[in-house]
This record gives sequence, C-alpha cells and structure tokens, in this order.
Amino acid sequence: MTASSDRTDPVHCTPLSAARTRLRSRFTRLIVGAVALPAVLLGALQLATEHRSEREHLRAQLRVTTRLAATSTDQFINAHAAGVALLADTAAAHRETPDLARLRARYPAFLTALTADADGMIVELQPPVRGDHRGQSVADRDYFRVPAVTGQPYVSNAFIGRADDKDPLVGVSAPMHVDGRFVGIVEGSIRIDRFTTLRSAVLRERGQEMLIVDRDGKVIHASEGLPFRFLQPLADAAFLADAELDDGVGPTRLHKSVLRNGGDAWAAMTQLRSGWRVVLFAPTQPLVADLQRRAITLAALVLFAVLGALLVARWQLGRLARATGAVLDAMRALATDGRAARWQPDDIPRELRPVADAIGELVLRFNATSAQLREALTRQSALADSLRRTVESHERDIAERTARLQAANTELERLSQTDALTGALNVRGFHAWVENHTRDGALTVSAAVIMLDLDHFKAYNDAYGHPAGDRVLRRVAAAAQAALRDSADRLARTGGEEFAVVLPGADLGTARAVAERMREAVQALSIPHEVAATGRLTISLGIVAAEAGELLDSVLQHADDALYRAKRGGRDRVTG
Ligand SMILES: Nc1nc2c(ncn2[C@@H]2O[C@H](COP(=O)(O)OP(=O)(O)OP(=O)(O)O)[C@@H](O)[C@H]2O)c(=O)[nH]1
Repeated sequence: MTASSDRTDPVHCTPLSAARTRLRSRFTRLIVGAVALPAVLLGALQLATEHRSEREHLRAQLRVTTRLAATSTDQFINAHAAGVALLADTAAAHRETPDLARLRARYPAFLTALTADADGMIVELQPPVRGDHRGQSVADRDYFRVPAVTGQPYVSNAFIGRADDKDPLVGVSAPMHVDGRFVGIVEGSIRIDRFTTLRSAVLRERGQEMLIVDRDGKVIHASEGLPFRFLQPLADAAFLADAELDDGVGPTRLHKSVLRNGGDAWAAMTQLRSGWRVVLFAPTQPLVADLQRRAITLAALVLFAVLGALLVARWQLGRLARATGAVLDAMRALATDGRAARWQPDDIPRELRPVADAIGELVLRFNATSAQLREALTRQSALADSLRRTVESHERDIAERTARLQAANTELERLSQTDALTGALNVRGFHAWVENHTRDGALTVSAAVIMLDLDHFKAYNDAYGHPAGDRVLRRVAAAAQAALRDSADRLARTGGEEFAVVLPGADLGTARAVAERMREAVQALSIPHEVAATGRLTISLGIVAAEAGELLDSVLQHADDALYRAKRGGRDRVTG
C-alpha cells in the first residue's frame, strides 16, 4: 500500500524515496567506513606484521641453514683431510708405502688417491684402472706445493681433473716427513658432486639455493637455481663482500635479480676452515606469493563481509521502510481524511516499538477526539438548524407585523389626511398635496382648481337637523368624487360645507366640465330643500386654471372669488 500510494502520489513519493535512498547510501558508506576500512587497515597491518615476522624467520632460518650447510661441508672435507693426513703420518712413521686402496675403501668419496715423491712425481695412483700415471708430475698443483712448503695438510681450490672424465674436483693432501725430511705427499681428489648434490637437493626442497666458492672466489658449486657455472670468478660479487661474521655467519642481505630466474633473494654467507665460503640464498618470491595469496584472501573476506553486511542492512532498511511507510500512511490518512485506520503494525523492528505504540495511542486518541468532535458538530448543526428555523419564524412574524404596521401606518396616514364624514381629503391631506406640488408657495405643475360650496346649507341644517346635514354633506362629496375622471384629481373638504378640487395638468375647460358634472350630479340627487327656490339642494362652483410657478394662495383666492361670483350670480352654477 505504501509503495503504490507513493508511486501514485508524486507530492509525497519523491521526498520519501529520496529519504530512503539517502539512508541506504548512508548505510553503505557507514558499512564501508565501519567494516571494510578498519578490516582492510587491520588486515593490511596484520599482513605487514606477519610478512615482516616471516621475513625475519626466513632470515634467521637462512642463517641457521647456512651454518649447518657450512658445518656439514666443513666436517666432510675435514674428515677426508684428516684421513689423508693420518695415512701420510702413519706411512711416514712406519716408512711404508701409503695404502691408497684402503684409504679409498674407508673414504669412498675419493675419486682418486695418489702419492707423490718429494719432487712431485706420482708414485702411485688409485684406482689403477684409470691408467698408469706413475712418473707424471703434480708439482704444479697446489695440493703438492702448499704442503711441501708449509708442512701442513691442505684443502685445495676447485680444479678440473686431468683424467679423461675432466671431473670437477677438490683435493685434500698431507705431507710425509721421514726424520724431519719431506719425502712426498698423499693426496685424495673428491668429486665435488659427492658433497654437494645431496645437500643442494635437500636445500632446494626447502626453497634455498647453495653456492660454494673457493679461496679465490671461484665457483666450486652452484645449485640449479643459481646462474653460476663451475669455476666462474665471483670474487667481486656483493654477496661475497667481507662482512663481520656473527657466530660464523654474515648478515643476511637482500640481493636483486641474483637468481637464475631473475628473482631476488636473501643471502647469508659463511666461511669454512678451508677458506671456502658457503652462501645460501632464500628467494623472496615464495614470501611475496604468500603475501599476495593472503592479501587476496583478506580482500575476499572483506568483500564477503561487506556484501553480507549490505544485504543485512538492505533487508533491515526494507523493514524500516515498510514500517515507516505504514506510519506515513496512518499520518497521511489523518491529514487528508481526518480519519485514521487502526494502527496495528505486525512487522516492525523492536527498536521502533515505542514509536509505533506512541503512534497507535495517538491514533486512538485522535479517533476518540474525532468522534467527539463529530458528535458535537452534529449537535451543533441540529442546534443551528433549530435556531435558524426560530430566527426565520421570527423574521416572518416581524415581516408580517412590519407589513401590518406599514399598512396600518399607511391607513393611519390616509385616515389622518381623510375627512371622516365625507371621505374626501381633510385640510391636512390637502396641505400634503400642496407640499408635493409647490415650492416656496408656487405651483410646480400647471393645475385647475374648483371651489365647491353647498347652497343655503345653514337653512338646510335648520330645517332638517344637523344629522341630516351630515348625510347631505356625505352624499354631495360622493357625487363630486364620482365626477372626477383622472386618478391624480383630488377632492378636499377645506371648510364646513366647502370643498376644493385640484386637477393637475387640467385647463379651464376641463375644470368647467368637471364642475358641471358635479353640479349636475348633485342636482340628480334631488335632495329636497324647502328653503331653496328650486326646492332641491344645489351647489355653486368657482373655477380657475393656473400655470406652474403661480402662487397657490393667489390661485385659491381667485377660485374663491369665482365661487363668490357664482353665489352672487344666483347659485347652482359654475363661474370661472
Ligand atoms: N349639518 C352640518 N352643518 C354644517 C357643517 N359645517 C357647517 N355647517 C353649517 O353650514 C352653514 C353655513 O352657512 P352660511 O355660511 O351662512 O352659508 P349658507 O347658509 O349656505 O348661505 P350661502 O352660502 O350664501 O348660500 C352654517 O349654518 C353651518 O352651521 C357640518 O359639518 N354639518
């Protein structure tokens, strides 16, 4: 639900997705920073420490092996030299011929053995199968000259055998003295491979190469991994440089490209009693290869650890995102609908439980408050309806009362301006008409005025009584009112039995016609009046026409004058 609503709601989707993305990249950086970096640093430190330790171990082991190799070689050579010396001494003491065959039998490493006289001429050579060399001279050989001069046993440098095999040899020799006189030497030649092959093989199995050089710095033996050949002069080689020997072994030093394969190697040198030097080389390549292998293993471990941590973080972030999405949905429902679904997260991390519980409580409270609010709104709405109905009813009453009041007022106004006896305008009503049709006493419209007066009315009252006079007044007024044609015309009772009629816009002719209709209408009433000459009640009328702007008082006076003339003229007539 969260994901879909996020997709369909760009307003809310973008910030939420961005937030999750930032959180994920932050987690990634955190894991890389907190796991990978320390692991790599610690691993590199560990590798460097181990590498240094193994290098030191290798160097120490190289020194030990060098010493062992030198010692065993020394013992081998010395043993054979001692054998030759013993044979020489024994033979000289007994004035016997040295038993070379016995010597070779005891020391099988001797390829040949010989005796030579004081002049260096070979007396005997063993084995005899190699040819008879008796009479040949070895006076040029070191193994003859040195013992002859020094009187001491001697270990030679390397040399090539004179036999057909041309074997690489070293010789050990010892002088013979009879009665203090040098009489010759005993010499044994040892094929070099007799004391190097096995040692080289063992050392090579341990990853080391062996070099033996003689006192002149020429190669006696170089194992297969070294690029040196027999008798190659190496006196100037760095690994043979004089060094202070510690317990018989010089310091181990690293030498570049010293191996046959071009590789580097640590080298340790020691010197034998014979003056030979033994140098052992320990290639660095296995150490480097081991370091590379460990580094690759470490990198793989770190990589797997980081990937695992990222997977776990991604899984946890997914849970967090789902829980957060549910929270947002609940909050969004609150914000948009004003309602909240029941908050029941079932897959929320324990750490977020307090937040979820707080939101759940918030939702419950919100729902309760919302329900109360709705109820209050419903009550308020009902109350408002009732109030509105009451107000409307009151307004209707007021309107009706106002209408009645206005009607009453209108009626009152009409009555206040109406003569109660005749129904014509009274003096107040006539003044109201005057106010509407004059300004400063002058007419604002043209108008005709008729002044109407009952003839001999006093006599009528006297003859018929005042109430009968009232009835006559009422009938005359009704007849006069009936004679009016225009709705704007007005009949007003201006005195006891005197009426004024105003006809807006009318001319004198019209006024006369109206007045005549009135007179005739009264005549037609045939109200008996014994005192009147005609025997019936009549009326006299004076008429006048005025233009707008004439003073009303003056107009009324003219009309009154005309009425007077009608009276004086014999009554029952219209005079203008
Ligand atoms: N019955 C009755 N009589 C009224 C009323 N108002 C005025 N009169 C009488 O009308 C009479 C008017 O008399 P006069 O002014 O002398 O006029 P007249 O008698 O009509 O004589 P002429 O006008 O000259 O014809 C008086 O006697 C008044 O009492 C009224 O409302 N009712």
